[in-house]
Amino acid sequence: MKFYSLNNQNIQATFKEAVIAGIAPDKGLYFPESIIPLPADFFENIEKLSNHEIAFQAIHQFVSEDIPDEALKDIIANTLDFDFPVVEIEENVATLELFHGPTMAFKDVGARFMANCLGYFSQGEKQDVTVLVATSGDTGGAVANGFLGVDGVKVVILYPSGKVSEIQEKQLTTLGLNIEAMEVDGVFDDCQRMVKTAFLDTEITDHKKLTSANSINVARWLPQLFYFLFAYKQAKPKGKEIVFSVPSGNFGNICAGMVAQKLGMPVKHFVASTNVNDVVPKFMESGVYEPMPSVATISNAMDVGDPSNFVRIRHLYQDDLETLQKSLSSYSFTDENTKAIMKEVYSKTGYVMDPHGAVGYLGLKEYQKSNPNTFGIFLETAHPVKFLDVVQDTLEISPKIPPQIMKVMDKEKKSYKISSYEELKQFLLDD
Ligand SMILES: N[C@@H](CCOP(=O)(O)O)C(=O)O
Repeated sequence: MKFYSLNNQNIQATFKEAVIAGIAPDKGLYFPESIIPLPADFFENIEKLSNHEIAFQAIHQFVSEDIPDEALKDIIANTLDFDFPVVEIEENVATLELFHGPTMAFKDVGARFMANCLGYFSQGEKQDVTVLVATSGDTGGAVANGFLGVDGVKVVILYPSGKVSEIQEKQLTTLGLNIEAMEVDGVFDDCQRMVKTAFLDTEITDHKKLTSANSINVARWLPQLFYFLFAYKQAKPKGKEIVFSVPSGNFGNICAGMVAQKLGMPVKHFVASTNVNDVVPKFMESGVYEPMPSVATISNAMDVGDPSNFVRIRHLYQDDLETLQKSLSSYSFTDENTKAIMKEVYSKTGYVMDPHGAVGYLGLKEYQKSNPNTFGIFLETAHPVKFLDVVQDTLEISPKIPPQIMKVMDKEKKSYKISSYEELKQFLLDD
């Protein structure tokens, strides 16, 4: 299987090359040259398969030329050692809880899968790889945890100062070893821009192997399709068609779900639910894609003003708006909407949603207004305690802090403050 650049399909790479480079030499995102549907009996008998077997069969076609089956099984076993429960919270509405991993966010899956692949590819390599990653909240912690101590790999995480939660900041600034954090005076888009500029900077790339652990990297992005399949396996839709509502920031997660659909998973529709960073909802109405500076919200991991992966979604639907509208709807919600629904759902059902999950719930309910005969699954992308202040203030409860989080709470934050690309460049050149 080859991966081509979305800027120029003649530029191609193997999975290994695409993972190590992060993005194509023309700065396009890599995309698989084909997505071959899985056999129908895979879906008919999915309940009999373990999560590891599902993941293996789903990812095999994309990676098998570079990773032998036994190594792939190990990578999957190292990645998926926690649960992905589907919890029905009201009639025809369930949530897929993606927060049972080590950093309590959905990013654990992609980060661990990629770290394991890079660890596998780096065996016997002389030159270290430097992984650059921009985070608006959850990616940073997951990448720090997933790559901690991986031989031959150094990680530099850029995050917007003052715009991630206290727990998210602890997760990405306290681990040490091969993980360094850069606290950027700016917003997430500034971090993402600095990372992309570094990839273009030959003064750096002449000396260093750089790659990305954001979802632009195929090894971070593609494994996110696993848990859509795990949700399908568990869902009890009672004859209704399934709709997924995905809280969306950089749009890698929902795009991976759409790949699962292309693999044959029966899904009626996807809903991309956003906060007020609403470039995609606007595009879905007007067909005009207009990036904007990101706005800080209580669902901070989705504070993205120019989502990297939307180009992959457009490509999946031949860049045709009408075709895309048949498969995807997109709605945006304010912080006030988000807090109000967190309260309402908590008082009606006792279920505690985090602000991102709450946006997903709102999007699902909006879609179901005109499509009532559907079974909806919204993704709970992070554990509510990661947004302790918001949850405490909104619901007036004090959730118990799980051990994964307690572990980092007392550790000392260590970060380098930077305010320009030049400072990042100097840091990388000195390192
Ligand atoms: N939501 C993100 C922003 C980066 O997204 P990614 O999936 O491309 O890494 C975050 O939590 O940092």
